[in-house]
Order: sequence, then C-alpha cells, then structure tokens
Amino acid sequence: MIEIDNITKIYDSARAVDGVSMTIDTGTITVIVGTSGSGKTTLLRLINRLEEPTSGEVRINGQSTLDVKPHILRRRIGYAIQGHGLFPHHTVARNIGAVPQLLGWSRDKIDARVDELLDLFSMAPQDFRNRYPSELSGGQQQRVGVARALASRPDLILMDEPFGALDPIIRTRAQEDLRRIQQALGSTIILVTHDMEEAIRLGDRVAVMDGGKLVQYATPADIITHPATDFVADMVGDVERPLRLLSLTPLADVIEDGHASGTPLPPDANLRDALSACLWTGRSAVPISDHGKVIGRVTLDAIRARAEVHA
Ligand SMILES: Nc1ncnc2c1ncn2[C@@H]1O[C@H](COP(=O)(O)OP(=O)(O)OP(=O)(O)O)[C@@H](O)[C@H]1O
Repeated sequence: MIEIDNITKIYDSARAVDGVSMTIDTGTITVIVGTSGSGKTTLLRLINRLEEPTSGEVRINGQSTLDVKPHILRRRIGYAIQGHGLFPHHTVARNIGAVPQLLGWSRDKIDARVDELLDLFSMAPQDFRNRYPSELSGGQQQRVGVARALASRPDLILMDEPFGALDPIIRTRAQEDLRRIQQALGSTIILVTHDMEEAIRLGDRVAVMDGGKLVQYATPADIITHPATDFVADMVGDVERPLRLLSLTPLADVIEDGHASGTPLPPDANLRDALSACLWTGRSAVPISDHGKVIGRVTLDAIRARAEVHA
C-alpha cells in the first residue's frame, strides 16, 4: 500500500502541490489527471524523491520514503517518462537490465528477465535485444522505456505521460499492453496524464488535480457520474459523458440470448464499441463471439438502458 500523507511542495511562493493525501492499493493502476500546471508531475516526483516535500510524507508499505536514501529508493521504484529517457549508447537489453544490474542480479537472471519483458511487449527478443534505441520506432522505444521501469519487479512504478508522444492507434495498443502486463505481474502503477480518456481507460482509480489540490479521487465510474466539482465535470465533458460510461462496461455484462447479424465483437469489447457497430451498420443488435463461436448478442436497447440510468 502507498500512503501519500498531506504532502505539500512550495516553490518560491507557488504551491505546486497543496496538501494532497491519498491511499493507493497494491496491484492497482492509479491515474493522476489534470490540466497543465496542476501539479501532477511534481506529485509524482515527490513519491520517488526527485523532489523533496515542503511538508508531509509518503509511506510505502508502512515505511516513510524519508527513511530511505534517495538512490536506494529510486532503485525500488520504476520510473518511465515521456520521450522514454533511454540511454542512446546502450543496447535494448542493457537499457532494460540497467536497474537489475545495479541491484547485483546475476547475468543469467538479467538476460532471462530482459527476454521475458520483450516477449510481454510483443518484441521478439532475438530481433530486438541487441539493437540501439535509434534503431527502434518511437512506439518501440516507448515500450522499452516501460519495460525498463518494470525490470526489477519494483514495489511501485511511476509513469509520467508515458504514451504522450504516440499516435492514437499505437497509443491505444500501448495502453492495452500496459493493462495486460500490469494484471499479469500484479504491479502497482501511478500514471500521470492530461488525457481524461486515458485516465478512464486505464485507472482503477482516478485522481483529479486542479491548482495543486486533489479535487477528486474515485473510480472512473464515480468520476463520470458524480464529478465532485465543475472542474472535474469539465474534464469529463458533458457530451462525452454517456460514451465514457459505456466504455467502462464490457459486453459480457449485458450479453443476452438471440440472433444478430454482422461482424461479431469479443465479450471483452465494451458497450461503446457495440454502439458504434450498431450505428455504423444501421442494425439494432451486434453478435458476440468468443474464440470463433457466437455466444449471444447485445442490443441497442440494452446499451441505451445502461447510458440512460443517470438522467
Ligand atoms: N522547479 C520548479 N521551480 C519553480 N516552480 C516549479 C518547478 N517545477 C514546477 N513548478 C511549478 O509548479 C506548478 C506545477 O507544475 P507541474 O510540472 O507539477 O504541473 P503538471 O500538472 O505536471 O503540468 P504539465 O501537464 O504541463 O506537465 C507549475 O505552476 C510550475 O510552474
């Protein structure tokens, strides 16, 4: 468990982070979202002591980070930033293995971990292990940056706009990869973004920052249906609200028996995908298939019922 306890950072006269408290459960993704200058990056950097707090403290599994030397702390906390921050003169393998090496892992153990991570990120180890960052696409560099943050199985992984520079298609894939890998490894991740869409898609919990203050800390569904302030409501957006809500519900939750024509969707697609398919094809239902076998359908009526309950 990570406990951020009334933490404040004042620069000159500016309160970059102002009395923020939040508790983060192990094995979850927490997304910190807010506009530019709201204090997101500063809050993240207070956690791994790249910045020192003016007051307050962070505890990881009960231990204050102030009781751990910063360089030791930072070996225990993964950090991935926009633009990946890879070492340009080191191979992919050496970049990913950097922290395990500092921790004194054996060569064999590091090699095995590098290959395991490359596999997880769908980058064939024999093709990528020995390349240099300049020999990778931007999306591949980003994945190596995230793999490096995960390499030593840290207690906690901090990510600052890790997908900010990626085009929308690669970005969606990178988000799906991160979710899958986080679930497989049980990692605890705190991720900063200015994109509410990303926050809702990735977060078990979403923390909304405004002017250095934490204005709401809740599940994505709560943020959408019960925004705590006008600012949060603005960030969610009136027009997008029903669609964002639909994107949180997997088709498996509303599947029913019956026939529907058209291209099937998988059960882990969401209601927004199904709505889009219905609108695009002019049909009132979409078939659902699991591993090639049709298992039911989702109707437009069922989708509408889910979006309307908050009127
Ligand atoms: N080293 C510093 N010295 C003085 N002021 C700073 C420093 N770092 C950040 N600030 C100020 O603190 C506030 C919060 O900055 P921070 O970078 O945490 O915001 P952010 O929400 O991450 O913004 P962005 O999305 O633009 O990166 C800003 O007003 C910024 O100008």
